[in-house]
Amino acid sequence: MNAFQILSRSTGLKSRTTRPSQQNQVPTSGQSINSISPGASSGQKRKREDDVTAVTTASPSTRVPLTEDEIRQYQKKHKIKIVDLNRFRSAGKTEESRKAQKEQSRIFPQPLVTFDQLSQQNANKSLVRNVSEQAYFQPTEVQTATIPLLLSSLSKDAQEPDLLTIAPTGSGKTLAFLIPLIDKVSRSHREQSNTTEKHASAIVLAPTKELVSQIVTEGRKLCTKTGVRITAMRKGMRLFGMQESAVENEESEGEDDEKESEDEHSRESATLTKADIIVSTPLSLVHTLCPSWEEDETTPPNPLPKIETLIFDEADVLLDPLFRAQTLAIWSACTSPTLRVSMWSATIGSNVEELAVQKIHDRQKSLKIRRSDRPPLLRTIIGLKDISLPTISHRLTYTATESGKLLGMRQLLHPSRSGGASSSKGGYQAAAAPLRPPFLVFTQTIDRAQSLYDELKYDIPAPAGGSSRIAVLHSSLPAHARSSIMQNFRLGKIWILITTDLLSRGVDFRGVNVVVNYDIPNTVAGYVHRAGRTGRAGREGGVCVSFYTKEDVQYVKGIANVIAASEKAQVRSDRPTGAGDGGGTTTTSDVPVTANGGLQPWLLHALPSVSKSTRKDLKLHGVQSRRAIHADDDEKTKRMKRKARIGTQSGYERREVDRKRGAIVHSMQEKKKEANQTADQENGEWEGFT
Ligand SMILES: Nc1ncnc2c1ncn2[C@@H]1O[C@H](COP(=O)(O)OP(=O)(O)OP(=O)(O)O)[C@@H](O)[C@H]1O
Repeated sequence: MNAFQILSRSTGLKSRTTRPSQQNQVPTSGQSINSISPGASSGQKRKREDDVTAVTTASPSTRVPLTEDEIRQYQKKHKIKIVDLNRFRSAGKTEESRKAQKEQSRIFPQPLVTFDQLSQQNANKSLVRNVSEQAYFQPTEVQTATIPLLLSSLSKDAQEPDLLTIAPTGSGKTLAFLIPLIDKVSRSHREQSNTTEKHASAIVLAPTKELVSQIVTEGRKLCTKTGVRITAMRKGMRLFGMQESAVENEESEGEDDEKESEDEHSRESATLTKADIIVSTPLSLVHTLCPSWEEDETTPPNPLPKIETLIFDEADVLLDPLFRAQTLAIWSACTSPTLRVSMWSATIGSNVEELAVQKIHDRQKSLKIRRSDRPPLLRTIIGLKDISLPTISHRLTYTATESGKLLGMRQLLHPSRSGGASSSKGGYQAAAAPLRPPFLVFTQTIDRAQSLYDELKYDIPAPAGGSSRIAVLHSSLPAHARSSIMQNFRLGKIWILITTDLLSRGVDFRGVNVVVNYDIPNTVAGYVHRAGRTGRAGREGGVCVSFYTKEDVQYVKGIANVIAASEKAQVRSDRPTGAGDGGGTTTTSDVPVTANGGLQPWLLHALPSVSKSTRKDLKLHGVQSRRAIHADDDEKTKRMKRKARIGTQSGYERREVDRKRGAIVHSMQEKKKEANQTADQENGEWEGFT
């Protein structure tokens, strides 16, 4: 595959198309045939599977539909499970009856084995060309499974379903929902060719501006010459109900939306968008639909009766209490009886699934949609739930204290200083290579991200670019600063990006080699998503390093379980042991690993289980000592929090620095005051020309 095409996908540069030689290799598979489905590439494929591969990779003109038995084999090979939730929900109470019911609820639709099948099925020609021009040749597992379910051109007889999809990080979910969406919108354009009215017909919700911007960028590339327009929701933008004179021109194909957010503030006037697909964070959209939202969250938002498709990217976050009220308000505003909803994430817990299913059913009842008219409700799971990608290596590093973490971080940045590259201490592979940037470093709070940045910004030597190579990104920064940092990290100008959970989900930085959990994540799902910023699209060699202190011991069992489960699912024979692993062994103590790099079982047993209430507290507030200091904290808590602050300076040194800084500010204020007084006096003496 042409490396330029791959590297330029997120940068807006034009690429030329060259076909890959190995057609039946799934893109998420890295160097192996299919790493998402462990065992699939072990070289011991059953004869039957060979037959399926032969059938499914035959040229488009010779391809015949697969029999149900062949689809079963195909789904098994690619670890795809599609279940009809309406049938499954009526399952009995006992474990056995649920299992039997689950099996009966499975469905076996034709998979989309190659993107060539799209043109055969009468999908929008420009869309098919755009997919190919972006050098997407072979669908990933999630695309194979879900595109045929959603693509209106493929399912003339079948009704488009409501869909929940759980697929690993970096497995191509964005394309999986954008392709059918763009095709659906272009189809409706064709059907309504005689109407002049233009209006938005689809909404994609995502939790952060960064993700919104990324989806729009990807969407614009796929929309080229299809007549479909996609845009990010902006301040002052209207979806319906304004005069046509205020219509905004959204036709800026190929333009990177990150740049667009720079002049977000200059576009204050209300404009009616002509875009078909609106991508937004819940808050931006809810503010437009319900201007008094901040004062009263119960005010019903303005209805959006023309929205036919609603997509939740990172659905579990959007339905989490943090965003839930806004998301549900938007969902309720979409009053079309033919609305279809799809939800996507690498982690959708059963509580979120319950909530989503309940909401879908309640809505159908309240709109009085007859049972016979209700669409199917499907759930697709790719691989195993709640595990990390097999292409990622994990390291849990015990640092005992906060200062141990800083030391550990510095040793990651400068592995040669400790001679760690060849060390085997603590269970590292002997002679393993040091970890190479780009690094994405996560902290618990904005303050801690900023402090870590202040501490490390002079750690990169000047000849290597100095402090320009390191940056901090969080939600307190203005939109233009955020997008320029994102751009520079993507372009490789920034090597170490320190951030909060703002970038833990959905954001696709192609080349991230190392994810560092400087502070442990608040949830297990958080770990899966943070780790998933590396090893994307089947890229091998990504490493996720997590530091933990004495205080964290009570929380890390969940993370250790994910690591153990991910390593179990790994196809070890396909992974060069120690690839990108090791480096920088330290005075910190690395969790013992087995000969092939896995977590020692005794550690799992030794770590204490995490109670439900502890889990809840951690999720809501993070580790206590790393929270911000509040005025009403007692002295002991304040002391504990001060002690946990990031920095090599002692309390005395910090106070000295604060005192000096205060003195400088005071003296500057004094000088300014004096200057003003002098000016006043001079003004007073000046009599002017008489
Ligand atoms: N069929 C494909 N062939 C090759 N690369 C692909 C294909 N589909 C998607 N990709 C690439 O895979 C990368 C990850 O895709 P995407 O961001 O959609 O993942 P995701 O599943 O949404 O991840 P996350 O759960 O982290 O949001 C992107 O760089 C994308 O360009």
